[in-house]
Amino acid sequence: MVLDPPLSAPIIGRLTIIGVGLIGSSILRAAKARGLAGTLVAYDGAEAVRDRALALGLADLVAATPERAVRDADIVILCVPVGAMGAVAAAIAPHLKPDAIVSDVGSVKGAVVSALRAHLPANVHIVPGHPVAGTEYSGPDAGFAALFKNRWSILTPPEGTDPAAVQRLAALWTAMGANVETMTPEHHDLVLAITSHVPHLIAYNIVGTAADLEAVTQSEVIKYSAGGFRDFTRIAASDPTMWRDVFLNNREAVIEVLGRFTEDLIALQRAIRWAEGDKLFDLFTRTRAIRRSIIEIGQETAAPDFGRTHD
Ligand SMILES: NC(=O)C1=CN([C@@H]2O[C@H](COP(=O)(O)OP(=O)(O)OC[C@H]3O[C@@H](n4cnc5c(N)ncnc54)[C@H](O)[C@@H]3O)[C@@H](O)[C@H]2O)C=CC1
Ligand SMILES: O=C(O)C(=O)Cc1ccc(O)cc1
Repeated sequence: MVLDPPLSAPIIGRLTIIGVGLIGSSILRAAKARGLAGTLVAYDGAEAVRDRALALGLADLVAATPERAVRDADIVILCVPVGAMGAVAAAIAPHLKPDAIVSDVGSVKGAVVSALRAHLPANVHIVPGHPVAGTEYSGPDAGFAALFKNRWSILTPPEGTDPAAVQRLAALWTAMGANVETMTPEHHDLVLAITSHVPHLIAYNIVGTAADLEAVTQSEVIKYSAGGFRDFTRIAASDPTMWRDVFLNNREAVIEVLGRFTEDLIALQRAIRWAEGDKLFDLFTRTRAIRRSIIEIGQETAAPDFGRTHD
């Protein structure tokens, strides 16, 4: 799958990306491929990542400081782990131009909205966002321009946000191939807890349990792991910093969903103990239908293969 050809004119003057990992570098690649910004600016807290961004030619300017990075920027997108959003907002706050749009890509929205509002001045537009697209890989080499193509990008503007600012950010995501939806941060965090956060926790848990068992079975768990377990190991290879921050910042929704998950798991345990085959069969039939409906609407893989050079 490839992106549409470049636009005839940029839709943004100066676009700044803070945090040049999987998501930040994918935005830079997509914006460059489609000619979306007059000037692309990048900054990362890690010197090695800044060097890599330069070597890969990801931006017109790789700034040495956050202050320099946001100077004159029309749109600034924070692409750092959720737990780092507040510190980055504090560092850039005094250097933003009036009416700049400040957004982010964090996987949690409520906590990020609070962190941004606590630090950013009233004369900028805060339009938080979350592209529901990614992979288990991290860093500037992991990104690719088509990552967002046919994926959802969720915007969670606080009440009273200038609709024109929301529209400008939505236009950027649309031009990168995404479908844009807006919702409240609270709704986002509950929906993502069930569709993304708890599934990741389950993967981390099952792989951890299997690793512990491996000591008993002397590597047979890994050796004979068929499809199901392999799929879990892909998810469980996701970045530890990022996912620690997700769980620490979406505790309420994750705990709510985990409560329901645990009740349902115990019901399954009972069905197995009492050999209630009909119960198992009915659930597995319902879940198969869900998978098939997901495939029909073209959302079958959380980690798209297109454009990927690794693996
Ligand atoms: N990985 C995924 O599949 C997805 C991740 N997200 C969200 O996107 C954000 C970034 O995730 P990735 O790109 O996967 O992470 P990544 O680990 O690939 O990149 C993050 C970058 O941020 C930099 N960074 C960390 N703290 C910083 C600071 N204080 N100042 C400046 N730079 C700093 C790191 O050096 C690193 O290069 C996270 O908030 C995550 O929740 C959203 C959708 C999908
Ligand atoms: O790799 C996968 O399967 C993912 O689920 C990627 C992903 C991770 C975090 C997000 O907030 C959105 C997408």
